[in-house]
Amino acid sequence: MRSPQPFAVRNRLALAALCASSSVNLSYPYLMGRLVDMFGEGQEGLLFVMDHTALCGLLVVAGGAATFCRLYLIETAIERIAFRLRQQFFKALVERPIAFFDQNKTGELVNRLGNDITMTSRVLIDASAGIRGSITAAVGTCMIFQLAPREMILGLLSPVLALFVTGVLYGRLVRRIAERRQQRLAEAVQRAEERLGGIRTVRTFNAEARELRGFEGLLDLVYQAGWQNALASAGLSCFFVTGGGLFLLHIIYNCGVMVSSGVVSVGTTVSLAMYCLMAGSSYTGVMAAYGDIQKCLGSLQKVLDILGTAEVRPALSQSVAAASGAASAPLAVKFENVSFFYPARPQANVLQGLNLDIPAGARVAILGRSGSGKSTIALLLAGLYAPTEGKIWVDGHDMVAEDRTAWVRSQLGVISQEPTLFAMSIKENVEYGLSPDPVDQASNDLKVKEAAAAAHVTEFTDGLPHGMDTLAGERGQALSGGQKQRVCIARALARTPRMLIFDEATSALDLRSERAVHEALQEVLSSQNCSCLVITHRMSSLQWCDHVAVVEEGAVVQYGQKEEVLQNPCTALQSILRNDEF
Ligand SMILES: Nc1ncnc2c1ncn2[C@@H]1O[C@H](COP(=O)(O)OP(=O)(O)OP(=O)(O)O)[C@@H](O)[C@H]1O
Repeated sequence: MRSPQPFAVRNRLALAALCASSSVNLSYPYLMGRLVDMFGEGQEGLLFVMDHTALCGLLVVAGGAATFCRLYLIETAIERIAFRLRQQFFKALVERPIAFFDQNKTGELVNRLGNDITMTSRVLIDASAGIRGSITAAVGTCMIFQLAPREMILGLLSPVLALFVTGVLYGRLVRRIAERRQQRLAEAVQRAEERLGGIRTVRTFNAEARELRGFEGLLDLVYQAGWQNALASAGLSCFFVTGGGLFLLHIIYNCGVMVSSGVVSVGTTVSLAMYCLMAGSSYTGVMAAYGDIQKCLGSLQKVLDILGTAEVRPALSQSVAAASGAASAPLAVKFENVSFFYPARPQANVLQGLNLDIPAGARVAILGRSGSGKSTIALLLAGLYAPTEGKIWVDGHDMVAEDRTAWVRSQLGVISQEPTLFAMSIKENVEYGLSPDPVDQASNDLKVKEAAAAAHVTEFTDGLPHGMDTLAGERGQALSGGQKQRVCIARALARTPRMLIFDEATSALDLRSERAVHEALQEVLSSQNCSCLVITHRMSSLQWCDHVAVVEEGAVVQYGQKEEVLQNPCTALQSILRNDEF
């Protein structure tokens, strides 16, 4: 991702603040040592101490201010990174092919959008800790080399190496355990999210106890990993506290030896002790930061997996603008030798050399047994999947080769088998099919009103206290099945499509509502002059179609004028009619 200028400036300022606060911290031990050495130097020493105490005070204040700037700049940078990553990630997800969602769990993607991005953006904190630790360790070590007699250096620093190596190995183990716990927790949360989303199904099947047991099973795994994590983390802290304490004793002992043998002054030993402690803790701090950076990079990789493979496609407006032809005429569609399998099941061909010609203005009913591939035809036409072989011509254009899928979608009104609404008002759901930034809001409102009336939505909203502003609930759960379908129909009609696709769209309506919707649609179809594709199991839906296509095993086996087809039904249609699938 490209960093814009202000972001780079912010990073540089944060780095400068970091260097300033580190320099201040590193100067303390030296100044402390100098002050201690001056304690016994009479009047001159007293003056030095007074002067330098004030300097030390100033340094303390400057160090505090630098720390504030460093943390403020880094934390705000983190928020900006998280904002951008989430924005880009959501964009990448929204633009992924539908097949991607067949193969990935939504809960897992949501987890990446939340936790992984939070973790990724924390990399700045860890990087800053790493840089700070490195500076302190490097300068601290140099100061030890500078202040301590040569023969004492190895003795002073040797425990640092032991602490460092043990800390690194142990830290890795702790990190692995923590990751395992995180992974298990994510799985449990995903399952809870899915089951709560389908709570009606859970309740209908009296499956609360089963769900509780399943969730408890997952929580058990989280607990076990958490228990190991607690043990390992406590052990690591114990190691550092004990190791640090022993190291301090080791320094005091060595300093004591140096002072009593007169090799160095008391002040120098104070400085040395402080530098030793600083350097020792910084080495382990650097390793901890390195481990955390690795963890962040692991999360970043998961995020990049999505970002890096996102399809680069022209924006919708470009594709729509690239389209030619009269925008108000009905759409003409032709499937030519189309074969298709779902990417999740490459071994099963769903469509096999399918041919279907829908002339502009035709109203075609597609009949076929369950699983014969009827809805798949609609999905391909809506550009949600691309044919594996063959071509789909729309208004004479090769939809896939000419990259017209976005444009084709903008010409369609699709009412799918499963009515999907969003958690907003009924009016907003109907308006969803229209431009979000209308030039003329009044004309949008009019379209919504007309569509709602045509789809008999107003019939039930008029009786609701908030009318069209009534909330539809999550996934439209606050409406009945038939009401949801009517809102979906209104949503499709509102955009005055050039082709309507109905996939069992009136199956949840009672006969009276269905008849009313059919009549209204017939009016809409004749006045709007649009083509129509109806996938149905109901004889009643055939009334307003003029063509019938019979689909069997992914191919059209009979196609023609409705009367002709019904008078001379092929074997597949005879079987469908005999089995009374309508
Ligand atoms: N996303 C998917 N991934 C894999 N296979 C799928 C997917 N969607 C549908 N299928 C399979 O494709 C085949 C055709 O499905 P399709 O929904 O087109 O049938 P249909 O004729 O519309 O059936 P129905 O009348 O029951 O709705 C079925 O065998 C189905 O299991």
